[in-house]
Formats: sequence, C-alpha cells, structure tokens
Amino acid sequence: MREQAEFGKLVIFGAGLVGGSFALALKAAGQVQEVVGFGRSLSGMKQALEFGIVDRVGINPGHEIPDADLVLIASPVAQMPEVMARIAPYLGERTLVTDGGSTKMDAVAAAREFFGGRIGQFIPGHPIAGAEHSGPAAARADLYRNKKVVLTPLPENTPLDVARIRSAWEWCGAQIHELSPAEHDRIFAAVSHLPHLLSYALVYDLAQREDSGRLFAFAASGFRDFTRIAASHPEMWRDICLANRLPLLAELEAYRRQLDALYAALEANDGGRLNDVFTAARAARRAWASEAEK
Ligand SMILES: NC(=O)c1ccc[n+]([C@@H]2O[C@H](COP(=O)([O-])OP(=O)(O)OC[C@H]3O[C@@H](n4cnc5c(N)ncnc54)[C@H](O)[C@@H]3O)[C@@H](O)[C@H]2O)c1
Ligand SMILES: O=C(O)C(=O)C[C@]1(C(=O)O)C=C[C@@H](O)C=C1
Repeated sequence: MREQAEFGKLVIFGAGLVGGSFALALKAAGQVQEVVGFGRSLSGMKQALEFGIVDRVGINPGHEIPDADLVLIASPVAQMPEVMARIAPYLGERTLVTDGGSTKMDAVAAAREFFGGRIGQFIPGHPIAGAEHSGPAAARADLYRNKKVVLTPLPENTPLDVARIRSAWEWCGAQIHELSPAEHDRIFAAVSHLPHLLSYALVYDLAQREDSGRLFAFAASGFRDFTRIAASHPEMWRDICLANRLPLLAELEAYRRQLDALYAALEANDGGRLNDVFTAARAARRAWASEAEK
C-alpha cells in the first residue's frame, strides 16, 4: 500500500452516479486527499456531502482549479462546454482534466474550443459501467470494478499524463482500453445508444395506448429485461442522442432495415427465415454473455 495518495486534490463537476462513484472509489483506495464538488443543485451537493462523496462544495472555480491535480467532468454531455468554459482560465500547470461522458467527439470539440493551447491537459474518457439510477444516492465505490473504461487520448496528450488518468481509473478497479473518439462514438451508437432509444420507444409506445394499464399489468420478466434502461435519466439520454446524432441515425437505419426484413418474413409466414435470424442472434448473444462474464 502506498503511503501517499496518488492524487492530492480532485475536483468533480457532477457528483452523481459517474462522478460520485469515481470519487468514492479513489477515496476507498486511499488515492485522493481531498474531493471538491461542483454541482447544479444545492440539494444534490448536500447529498454528495452527506454520502461522503465530496469533502467540500466548491463555489468559485478560480479558487479550486489552479491547485487541483485532477478534474473530472461528469455532468450530462451537453453541459460539458459550459463547465470547460468555467475552468479553462484557471487550469494549473499540472492540472489534468478528464471526463466521464458517453460521447467523445463532442467533448473533444468543446475541449479544443475552450482549452485552446492547453488541450494537452485534457484526456477524454468514458467508463463503460452505469445504471438506470442517477444522482449522488446512486454512486457506489465498486461501480467500476472489473469494468472497462475507454480513453480516447489526443495527439497533444503526453504519455505520462495519459498514464496518470489510466492509473486513476485502475485505482477504481477498471480495465483500460483506448479508441479514437470517432471509433468510440460509432461503437457506442450501436451497442449503447441504439438500445436505449429502442427501449424508450417501446415503453413510450405502450404507455400512450388507451389500455396501457392493462398491458403493463401483465408485463413480466421479458419486458423488464428489455426495458430496464428506459428508466434512465431523460436529460442524459437526450444529450447523448443529440451529441452522437449521425452515428445513431446510421444505426437506427440499419435496425429499421432488420425490422423490415422480419416484418416481411412474418407477413409471408416464413418460419424458416425467423428461425435462422433467431438462431444466429441467440448464438451471438450467448457467446457475448459468456465472454462478458469472464
Ligand atoms: N448513467 C450511466 O450509466 C453512465 C455511464 C457512463 C457514462 N455516463 C455519462 O456520465 C455523465 C454523468 O452521468 P450520471 O449517470 O452520473 O448522471 P447523474 O444525473 O447521476 O449525475 C450528473 C450530475 O451532474 C450535475 N450537473 C448537471 N449540470 C451540471 C453543470 N453544468 N455543472 C456541474 N454539475 C452539473 C447534476 O446535478 C448531477 O448531479 C454523463 O455525461 C453520462 O453520459 C453515464
Ligand atoms: O447499465 C446501464 O443502465 C447502462 O445503460 C450503462 C451504459 C450502457 O451499457 O449502455 C450506459 C451508458 C454509458 O455511457 C455506459 C454504460
């Protein structure tokens, strides 16, 4: 066990599920001396204090950023430009900034705009762990244990600075991967953003119907599994969908083609085709699940 914490001062913008869990994990590992939190609501920051996520609530970035070792931006992605604009004038020589946002091209574009010549101090990240719950009450020290974190380093980042951000996530128990921002956004449009959109669409459609009460009364575990993520934070998902609009539209188009093909097979009473699709999908899902459980 190291005698000294790897990070002195951590400043988090957004002490909810993602930011709160990061702070709790680094605290549990003894790798941070002090956590200062900035948030949007007083009630949220009070909760973050109560749950021991932050030691202090920040008021003025000009006072808190210059001597911070690490800043994590863990707000909804559409808030990131505003947060970056607030902290940019105060970045210290050794302050590193990272984020936990689900989309990366937009975060990098905003960071380039606001950090300018200091862009090298921003190392973009995305923990691939989460839940349908949000806010400080949802934060858990073990959220990232054995989960992936994707970093999308920039050409301006030094290997040493990237290593420090890797190390922070490793202290949280995560396994680190690297992708380019564009590849990141293409992949997560397919495996995260599309499933959320579909889940919201199904629940919304059923909820609008006159007999929705009766439908929901009989919904069971299949419905539960398909729709858990439709209980996720609407603002967060609105922002993600808009930030990753083009890759998501491409995935939606591919999915629509698949639905059309299944519609045609059903209309034509083509059980063979349905069977082929279901068999291939089951094999792929089972292979993925056994790999994911390793
Ligand atoms: N929920 C997930 O499963 C998940 C997983 C990985 C990444 N993410 C990403 O992490 C980020 C945070 O998501 P979350 O699930 O922790 O949401 P959350 O709602 O639990 O927490 C977000 C926090 O940000 C605060 N906030 C909003 N605007 C702010 C601003 N301008 N300045 C400072 N704080 C502000 C909110 O008050 C809230 O406490 C999002 O960008 C999301 O895309 C979420
Ligand atoms: O477990 C959940 O509820 C999630 O939605 C987590 C999940 C995902 O797997 O799609 C959601 C968004 C993130 O950016 C990363 C992870």
